[in-house]
Amino acid sequence: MKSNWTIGIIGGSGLYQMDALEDAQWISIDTPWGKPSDDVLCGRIGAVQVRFLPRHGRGHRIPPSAVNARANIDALKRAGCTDVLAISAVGSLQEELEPGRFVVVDQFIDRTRGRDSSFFGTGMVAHVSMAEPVCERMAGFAAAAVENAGGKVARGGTYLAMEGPQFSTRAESLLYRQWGADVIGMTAMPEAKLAREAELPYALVGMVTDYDCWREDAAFVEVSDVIAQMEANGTIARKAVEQFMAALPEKRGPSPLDTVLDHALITSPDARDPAMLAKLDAVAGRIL
Ligand SMILES: CSC[C@H]1O[C@H](OP(=O)(O)O)[C@H](O)[C@@H]1O
Ligand SMILES: Nc1ncnc2[nH]cnc12
Repeated sequence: MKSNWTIGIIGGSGLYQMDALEDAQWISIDTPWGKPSDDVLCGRIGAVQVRFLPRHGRGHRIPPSAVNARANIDALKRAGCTDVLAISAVGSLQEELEPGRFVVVDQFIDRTRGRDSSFFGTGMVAHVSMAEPVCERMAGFAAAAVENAGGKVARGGTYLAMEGPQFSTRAESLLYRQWGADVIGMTAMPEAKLAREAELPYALVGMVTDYDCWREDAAFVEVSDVIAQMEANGTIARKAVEQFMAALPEKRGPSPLDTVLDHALITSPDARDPAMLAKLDAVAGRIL
């Protein structure tokens, strides 16, 4: 039976390939926003169409500040994705979120700077809500899939997106804890904002790799810890992706996030810039 889900997977640090995909082919996709991080691996897992994009490119060529999130999200939309599951390595800002834990986040604090964080702008202005930044349905499927794969999951958590590429100072790490952040990373913003603008329901599974640097009694994070922990979690992560696809209901019912642009556009039709509209063909083609 054919499924009407097409799941985009954005793979973070340590996740540059997806062997579970059948009939898989790397496809180059051009976007009006420039080049995505890499070609998109298009295939299926069982009945579900899957589009996999390594966020930093194969070989981890692209640093967080240079990830072209607009091109990545546009490419996934162009590749027919209905929903996006993002996977990230994260540092823990809470004692009880130990390395090895999976956190299905439900909130973000955006501390990134200077990244292109909207598809819209002069000539076509839009304001989408980010009050609930994550798709509850996708997050629920993701949490269940990780549990079924044998992972220990925290359902909910606030992800602080920092600019990087340097890790935080201890003062920053302590401040973010005071703000109530649970995990820290460098890439989920503006990715989650752009997925919302592109009407792609989005969920993010963070794999805790370290305790950042707020603990006086523990070593501060190094890249080698992140990669070692990602490798240790690799089997669960791969199983979780397969479980996720297998557990999707056969038919995808509509999500309220499929139509957020119905309430978001403010520029009157006669004031819209045709060049801007042309660039929005994939992201907002449904209503423009
Ligand atoms: C390799 S350590 C820092 C690096 O890892 C995380 O990447 P991703 O979110 O793509 O898994 C973090 O955000 C940094 O980009
Ligand atoms: N401590 C940390 N800070 C920022 N990004 C990370 N990715 C993994 N661990 C991290």
